[in-house]
Formats: sequence, structure tokens, C-alpha cells
Amino acid sequence: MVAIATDRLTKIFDDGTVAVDDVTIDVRSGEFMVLLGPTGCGKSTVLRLVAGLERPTSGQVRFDGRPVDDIEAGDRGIALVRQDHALYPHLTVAQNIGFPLRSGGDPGPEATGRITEMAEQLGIVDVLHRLPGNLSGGQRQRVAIARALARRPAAFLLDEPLSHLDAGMRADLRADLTALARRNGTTTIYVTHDQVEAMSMADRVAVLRRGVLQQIGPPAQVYGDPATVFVAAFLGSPRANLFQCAVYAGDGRVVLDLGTQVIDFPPDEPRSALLAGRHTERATVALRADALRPAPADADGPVLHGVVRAVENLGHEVLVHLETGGVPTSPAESRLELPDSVRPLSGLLAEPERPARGGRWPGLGRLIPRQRAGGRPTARTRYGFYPVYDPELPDDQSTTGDLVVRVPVPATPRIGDRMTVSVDLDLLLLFDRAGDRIRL
Ligand SMILES: Nc1ncnc2c1ncn2[C@@H]1O[C@H](COP(=O)(O)OP(=O)(O)OP(=O)(O)O)[C@@H](O)[C@H]1O
Repeated sequence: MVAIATDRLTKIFDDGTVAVDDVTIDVRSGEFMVLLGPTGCGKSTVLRLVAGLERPTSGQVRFDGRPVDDIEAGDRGIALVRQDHALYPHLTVAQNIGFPLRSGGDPGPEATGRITEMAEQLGIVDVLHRLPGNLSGGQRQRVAIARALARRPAAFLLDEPLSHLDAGMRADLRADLTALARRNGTTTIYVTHDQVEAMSMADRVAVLRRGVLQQIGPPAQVYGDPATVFVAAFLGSPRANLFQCAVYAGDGRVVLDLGTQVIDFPPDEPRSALLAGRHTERATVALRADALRPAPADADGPVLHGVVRAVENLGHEVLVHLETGGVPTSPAESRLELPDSVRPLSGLLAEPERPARGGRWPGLGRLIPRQRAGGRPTARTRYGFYPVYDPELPDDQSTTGDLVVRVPVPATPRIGDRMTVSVDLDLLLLFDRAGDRIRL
């Protein structure tokens, strides 16, 4: 099977849209690579460039190390399946699967054997004689996949092939497709905006945002060790809780100041020393539900307190939304770039309002949510606004000021209850104002 590489691939469309921006990805022979990102991030364009359906503005696509710029799409030996499966309506399932074999000049009996083999692998033997119009959406997509794989392509490209299907069919086909690709050892590039598909199917996942590659790695690594705040926010269900904070070190304490409360770090350890070196820096703290555990109100160690605002019962567990007074920034408002916000905080601290050294916690309580005319709370600090959230995340994926915590069903609290959660500092993720990870 072929190894596919994109080398500094860039695609700028005639209208000036930069769809793919300097993307370098190596897909190993036989690997299942998932391109993941929100709509419009350039996933399909990368796929179309690999397939030869678009020409790059700059950069190269290579198969087994050889540039394929001069090879037409039809001669690249790859199969492409999209969500709109485009079967021939007047041909039976068997004829559809066999179609590429016929045009490829395969002898009859061999083609018939291959059709049966593919139908068996995709669980559609029973419908071989039917016309596509008499199939379910899931069956049609299975036929499209069987047809694409029938002529043993060197690589298999799939563009959101499951997005039209209902949840049950999607889950079935997801598992079958992964097993099929692995069994045949086909190099596969699979495009999706669905993180569950990415996490469950990929050998490695490449996360794209606005045409730029954010991170590439095995799913568990990208989830657990995200390189950017965008990746942290995009992967995971429930979504990571993102809060603005300021690093504060003084009086023998190292804290992340969330405005109305703080996350304490034990003072005598290496990561606290690292953090202390960032004293007064503004950052984003990402807390996944995995990092939070209900705790007694007087628990030792780093904790956050809140009031239960909503309870989502998922059957096996409960997601509790806690109002903690933390400061989110809406995606729309994160576009704000006030002139102040590009000035280093140290400079601002040098100004007359600078708090006295060694005094009480001047940083605490400075991050106060303030209601603006538009009604949305925004970060209001003495240091100005704070555009740390990602405008690319659609509204339903953006965070509110809530902290979402998993709670076992028997311990379900009521709305209005006060709750304390302990914070696992090993799982706490911190990002600088550019959205890049601060590794502690
Ligand atoms: N032919 C074109 N001309 C101009 N702009 C284009 C063209 N094709 C795509 N784009 C733009 O390029 C960007 C990337 O598009 P692309 O389809 O690759 O994204 P995507 O991540 O696959 O999104 P989706 O999941 O919605 O398909 C988008 O802003 C899109 O509008």
C-alpha cells in the first residue's frame, strides 16, 4: 500500500480563500489517518489535493516519496468515497460494485468473486440483486464503499461518508469500515468533523483549523496532551471547561487566579516553580470533566466551589453544571483585540496602579465578570480584555462560565445546591494567550 505525504501543501482559491495553509502530513503505508476539524477548516480540500481533483497553489503531494503533481486523478490509483455515494440508479448492487472492475478490464469470474467478497465484507450479500433506490442510506453507503474498494486501490479517501446516516447505522458502519481498512491494510485518509469518529477510528488524527494543522498524533495523545487550546476545546465530551486566569505567585503561594476563586498549586514542586516564572501572565485553563471530582466542602488540595445550575442525566452518569464565577469569553467576543491586550502585563504592572510588592493578593478578584451592553459577560480585568477563546468553535461548542462535572447517579445534586470539586493538577491544561500549551 502507498504512503502518502503532503509537503507544505497550500491551496489558495481564486477568490483569495486560503483553504489549506502550509500543511505537512505523512500518512504511512496501511495507516488509518483521520483529518478532523470544524466545517470550513480545509479537510476536504486536503483530500481533493491528494486525490488530484485540485491543484495545489504551492507544496506537493507525494506517493511513496514520488511527487504526483503530473498524475491525473484517475491515474493515481486511489478510491474516493463521499457522503453522497452517487451509485448508478439503474444498476443493481452487484453491478454497481462490479462497475470499476468491468471498466478496468477484469475477467468475468474473477470480478464476480471479488463482488461477492466485498459484499460479504460489508454485510450486503442479501441485497446484491436490488437497485440502489430500494436500499437504506446505510446500505447504499456500504455499496459505495464496496465499489470503491473492489478494484484494490492503493489508498482509500473518505469524505464524511457517515454524516447522512442515523446514529445506530453510523456506529455499525464505523466499526465495519475500520475493521475492513485494517484487514485489507489499505492506506486510508478519512475526513470528519465528528470527534467520536476520529477518536474511535484513527491510528492517528490530524486536527485542522482554518487550513492550519494544529496537531497530529494517536487519538489518546491528541486528547490527553493537546498542543493548543483549540485542540483541547474541540476534543472531548463533555467539552473541556475553559476559563480565563492569571498566574499569580507570591506570599508563598502559586495560584491560577480565576477571578472569584483560585486553583492552588503546592508551592514546593517543579511545576509551581515553572508557573511562578509566569507570574502575572494571563492564560486559559482547560479543565476536562476527567480532571474534576466531587469533594467534601473542606477537602484538602486544589478545589473549586460552585452552585449547581443545571443537571443532565445521561443514564449511566450525571453531568452537573456548576456556576463558579469563572470568566468565559464568548466566541464572538474573543475576536476583540483591544490595543491594551497586546501589551505585556509586566509593562502594565509597572504603571502607577501597580500593586505593592509583597502586599496582599493584588491579583485576586481582579478578573470580574462584567455585564456589557450586549448582555454577555466579558472578561474585565485591570489589564483589559482578554481574547483567549477560539472564534472557530460554534456556539454550542463554546463554553459558558459553567464548570461541567461528572457525578455518579446516586450522588445527583439538586439545582441550587452548593458543590465542591477537587482539581487533579496532573490533568489541568494551561494555554498562553496565543492559544499554545504551557507545559508544566
Ligand atoms: N472552489 C472553491 N472556491 C473558493 N473557496 C472554496 C472552494 N472550495 C472550498 N472553499 C473554501 O475553502 C475553505 C475550506 O473548505 P473545505 O471544503 O476544504 O473545508 P472542510 O473542512 O472540508 O469543510 P466541510 O466540513 O464543511 O466540508 C472554506 O472556507 C471553503 O468555503
